[in-house]
Amino acid sequence: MQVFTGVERPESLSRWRSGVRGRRWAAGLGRWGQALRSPLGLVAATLLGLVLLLAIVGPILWGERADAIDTNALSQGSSSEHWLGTDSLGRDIFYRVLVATRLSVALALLATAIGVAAGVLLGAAPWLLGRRAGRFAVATINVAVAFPALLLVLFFAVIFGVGIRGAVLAVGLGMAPYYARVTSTLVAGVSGRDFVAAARTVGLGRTRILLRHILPNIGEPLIVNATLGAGGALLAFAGLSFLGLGVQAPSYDWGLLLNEGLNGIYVSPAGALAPGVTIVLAGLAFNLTGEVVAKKVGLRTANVRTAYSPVPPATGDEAPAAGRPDPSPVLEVEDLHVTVTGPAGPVTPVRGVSFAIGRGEAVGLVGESGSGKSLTALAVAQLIEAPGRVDARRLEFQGTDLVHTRGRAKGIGRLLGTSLGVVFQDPTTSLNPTMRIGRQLGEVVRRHLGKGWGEARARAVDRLRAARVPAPERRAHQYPHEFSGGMRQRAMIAMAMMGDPALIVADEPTTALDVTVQRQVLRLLQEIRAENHVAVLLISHDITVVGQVCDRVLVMYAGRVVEDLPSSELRTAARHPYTRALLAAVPGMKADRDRPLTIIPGRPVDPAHFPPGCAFADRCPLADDHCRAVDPALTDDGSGRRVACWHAGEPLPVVTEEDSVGVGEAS
Ligand SMILES: Nc1ncnc2c1ncn2[C@@H]1O[C@H](COP(=O)(O)OP(=O)(O)OP(=O)(O)O)[C@@H](O)[C@H]1O
Repeated sequence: MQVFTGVERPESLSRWRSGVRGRRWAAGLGRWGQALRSPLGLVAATLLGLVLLLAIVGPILWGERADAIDTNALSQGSSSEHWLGTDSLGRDIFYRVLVATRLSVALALLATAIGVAAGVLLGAAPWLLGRRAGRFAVATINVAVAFPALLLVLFFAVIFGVGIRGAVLAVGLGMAPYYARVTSTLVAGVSGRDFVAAARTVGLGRTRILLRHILPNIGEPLIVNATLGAGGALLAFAGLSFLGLGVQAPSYDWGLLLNEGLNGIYVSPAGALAPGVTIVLAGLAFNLTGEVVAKKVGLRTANVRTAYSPVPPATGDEAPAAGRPDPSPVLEVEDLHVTVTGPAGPVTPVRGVSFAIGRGEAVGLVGESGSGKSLTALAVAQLIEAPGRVDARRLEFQGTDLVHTRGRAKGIGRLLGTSLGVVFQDPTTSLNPTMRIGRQLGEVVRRHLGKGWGEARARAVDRLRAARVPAPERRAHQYPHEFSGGMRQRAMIAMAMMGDPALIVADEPTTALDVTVQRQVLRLLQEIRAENHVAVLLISHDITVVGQVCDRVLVMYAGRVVEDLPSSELRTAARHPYTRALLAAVPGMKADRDRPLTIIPGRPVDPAHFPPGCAFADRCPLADDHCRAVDPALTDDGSGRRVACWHAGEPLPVVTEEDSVGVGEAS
């Protein structure tokens, strides 16, 4: 393993920090700028610009004229001197409308800021509070959203009392449920992303993950929503002032002017209408701007992986004991069950998986889609959250019991954070797009080794170098989008290496990459494993890849390991008909291209309807009534190989060309 290379100078660190902020803002502004360059965007931007300009210069240029009382011109209609007439004290309504822009807009923005802040706090509560209290928070948000916002505003206005302060609080809190709903949806979306899972394996707390990884990724849609909401706040505030609950004389905003104008509507209709028109135009400016930007940047609510909570104690039941190839395995899994919520209720897609991984050993987990490989890996990495459930007779990592320790005891968090690395399938979602690579990698060192950012960054550069990332110093300063797919996966591998890992779990790490890059990444995993004596659990659809990279192959079908054998014997000594079918489905270089690919007939079993006997029976050419009635146990043949089949190793019937028509999923 390469060594830690020392401390960064503080100047470069602060440059690094300010650079991060600058670039992030520049990127955001660039996107908004692009959005506002369309014809509709130009109209919205012009309107908004005008409103903001008026708010700034209005009171400076016309403040005095707007407040000047003229007893000779009380309640006059429109004239060349007073375009919109005068009020009951002879003050010019036109200038008053212009000057009122500042207070109207400022109060609307202040109320929006309060609404967003309260909404973010409430919306993030389900993430921060965990399962039970989180549910209560979600229910509270749902009930609050069900109330008409205007009713809430009036309710709060009565509680907080008449005047500017009460009205600002009322409008802000009245809008909060809406922002809470938006925030909780966005948080749920981002919290299912792989980079959040990666941060959890590092052992970061929920608050820190929220601040570092989630909020920066929902900032943009939140701002867009706030821009849209500001129009509504403007309207609500004007409403309160109109009703006499908001701004009080001698201060004035558009709502109050509208109220005064209505009293003199027969004398000066224009004076009564003008505040209303400005309210509509200003509201439109905010709404249009929000809409245009929302359309351009997209209000993203990322795909949510089911939210899970900490692992409850094991119950352990029927499955066979694991083979123990190593006297001190790094990972021991016995009778692992993972239960998740399917469309029709709880299902258990992983049911009784048992295996062990020795120090420095590479074990491949292979099987068709839906066989339970990823859930097995997530259970090992403690990434299954409620309502998902993990049960196991034994789940030990480095001799530490992971399953009977409720929640994430500090020691376990540190152990997993430093000794277990996870590489996810899709390198585009496994890195936080708003953080520089070096900073993301450095979190492990900061969190668990108690080092400063300088040392953390030095370690990150070192690990990037170990993961064969060219120019690692420069790359550590870059964002994920500046990396190619293969390079991002190298960065993920470097991240998995930031502690001192004993095991790297790689869940289909090459699926999203092209063939050449796949080879490079697999070779890198092999090299890193050899150099650092790290064990690897490699999950893949591709049995040949696993055969080439790993020492041992576990074949999974319908949530169980059906065969466990050394890779070197895969081609010659596989005994389960499913393993042999997987191997036969891989076309060789010498395969006749005019013949259709061999497929495995039938479909994998639905986890909601596992049959009583062998789950593979319906697709197996050797199956008989006994297979359909009694599920075979995974048994050790005494040489460390295990197989679960009543007809293990029996010759398969010859498949004719007619039998193997069609191209199937060559798993
Ligand atoms: N969060 C979840 N909620 C409900 N069902 C789930 C969840 N995660 C996985 N499943 C189901 O559990 C089964 C096993 O999923 P898993 O992801 O472990 O399969 P896999 O073998 O890794 O497949 P793939 O190679 O396609 O990722 C599948 O039927 C899947 O639909």
